[in-house]
Amino acid sequence: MEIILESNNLQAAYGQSTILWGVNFKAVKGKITTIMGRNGVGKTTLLKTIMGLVKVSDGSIKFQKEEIGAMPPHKKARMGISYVPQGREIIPKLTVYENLKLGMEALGNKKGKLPEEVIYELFPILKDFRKRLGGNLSGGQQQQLALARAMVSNPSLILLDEPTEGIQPSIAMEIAQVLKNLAREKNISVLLVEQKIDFAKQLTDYYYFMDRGKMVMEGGKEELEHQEIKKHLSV
Ligand SMILES: Nc1ncnc2c1ncn2[C@@H]1O[C@H](COP(=O)(O)OP(=O)(O)OP(=O)(O)O)[C@@H](O)[C@H]1O
Repeated sequence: MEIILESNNLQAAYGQSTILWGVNFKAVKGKITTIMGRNGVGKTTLLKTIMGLVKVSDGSIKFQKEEIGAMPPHKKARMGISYVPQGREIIPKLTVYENLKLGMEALGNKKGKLPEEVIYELFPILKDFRKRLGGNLSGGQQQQLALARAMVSNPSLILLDEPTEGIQPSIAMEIAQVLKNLAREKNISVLLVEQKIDFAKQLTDYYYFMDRGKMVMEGGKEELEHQEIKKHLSV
């Protein structure tokens, strides 16, 4: 079992307001690691801190055994980390193709060639909709586009924030299937932030439960249905 990402005593703050109070977790290569927890406990902040969008105030983050805590986002992107933010951040007035091209820019590689074949094999609908405006896609299609854009940089790790938000359950299940394929067939690791147990249990290999800026529980996917977790999420 190879650890691809690991944090130890990770702390981060917005100004004077500390949000991460010493986060410890490990993500295994080629597996889907899910971070669950209620609104406002710091899940999004954790992903942003890993990506370098929020500064580390203490502790460490290691990616493939290398300390990355102080690196800027574009450097992490080049190392193979990709981030799909909550709300997807599709540019509505750009076409699907142009939105995909933005994935190249995150790499600092505006002129590079888009790996279209790879992308369209994973997400066939995007091929048909190549010239359609991002803003005219459904929520589920936008989520596919956001994931596809993250794949443009050929990542080994994808940080994915609440992909099911505003998406109908049947489409969410299709996205779960795509993510499982990425992990099983392409050995891509996924760090998923998710609040919906029904979705999480479809694809999670190992979970962490976060509360007030720390991990408070962890375990295999069979434990996801624990009364304890259900209780925590429904409070
Ligand atoms: N830019 C910011 N400046 C100051 N405080 C912030 C900022 N962004 C988030 N916070 C605060 O940090 C805390 C953690 O937010 P975060 O978004 O990480 O939680 P979350 O667990 O991802 O919740 P959600 O599921 O609602 O996204 C919240 O109290 C939030 O109000």
